[in-house]
Amino acid sequence: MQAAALKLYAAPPEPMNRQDYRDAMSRLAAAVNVVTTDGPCGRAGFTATAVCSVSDDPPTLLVCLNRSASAHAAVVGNGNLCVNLLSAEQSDVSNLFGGKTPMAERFTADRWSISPNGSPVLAGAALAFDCRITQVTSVATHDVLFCEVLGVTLAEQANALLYFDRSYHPLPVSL
Ligand SMILES: NC(=O)C1=CN([C@@H]2O[C@H](COP(=O)(O)OP(=O)(O)OC[C@H]3O[C@@H](n4cnc5c(N)ncnc54)[C@H](O)[C@@H]3O)[C@@H](O)[C@H]2O)C=CC1
Ligand SMILES: Cc1cc2nc3c(=O)[nH]c(=O)nc-3n(C[C@H](O)[C@H](O)[C@H](O)COP(=O)(O)O)c2cc1C
Repeated sequence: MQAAALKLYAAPPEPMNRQDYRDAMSRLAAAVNVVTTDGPCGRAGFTATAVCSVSDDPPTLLVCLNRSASAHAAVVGNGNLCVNLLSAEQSDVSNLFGGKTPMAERFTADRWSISPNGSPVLAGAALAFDCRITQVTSVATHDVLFCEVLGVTLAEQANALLYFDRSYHPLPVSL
């Protein structure tokens, strides 16, 4: 049996309600990343699902970062970042970097190394993209960070961590 569709269209010129938008976005399953930086503007990191590939020539990805986030000044100021893709066992790291915890505390629970470009790399991550920010575009509440990927560290094998319906779900390499 097919479920009845629930329509929540905004009636123009009314803008769509933020909560309706969030409720809809909660249906979009996403990979979970911890984006980190270090440099003259300090060490910082935040959890991000808003990460995607832009181009392979030169290899470029984008990260959407809320301008009100405590990591914002350091990430944009340093101009370098690492996208650490979390593996299935790392939902606790996502919670630690997902807001409110003081920045120094976020880096105490796990093992970190430093990428060639100077950003923290999380041990046990599924992969780590070492990036430099090439362009920052402000859109509404967020800055869209376009990042050139300078190098990648790939775990030999890792189960994926998905964020869906406001909770974490492991996805094994083979079903
Ligand atoms: N892109 C973003 O900035 C995201 C921010 N968050 C933040 O993490 C916390 C927990 O989020 P949830 O448990 O998923 O419940 P939620 O109800 O706050 O969010 C549901 C979904 O809406 C989207 N969303 C939420 N806040 C957003 C924002 N400020 N800008 C753009 N998209 C947003 C995301 O896709 C999120 O998974 C909230 O404070 C939320 O704002 C979560 C996911 C993405
Ligand atoms: C699963 C999850 C995904 C998130 N994705 C993003 C994101 O893509 N962009 C963003 O700016 N914030 C995102 N956030 C929120 C930030 O991680 C968090 O708000 C940020 O660390 C700011 O909190 P702070 O100001 O207390 O440090 C996400 C949070 C969670 C829990």
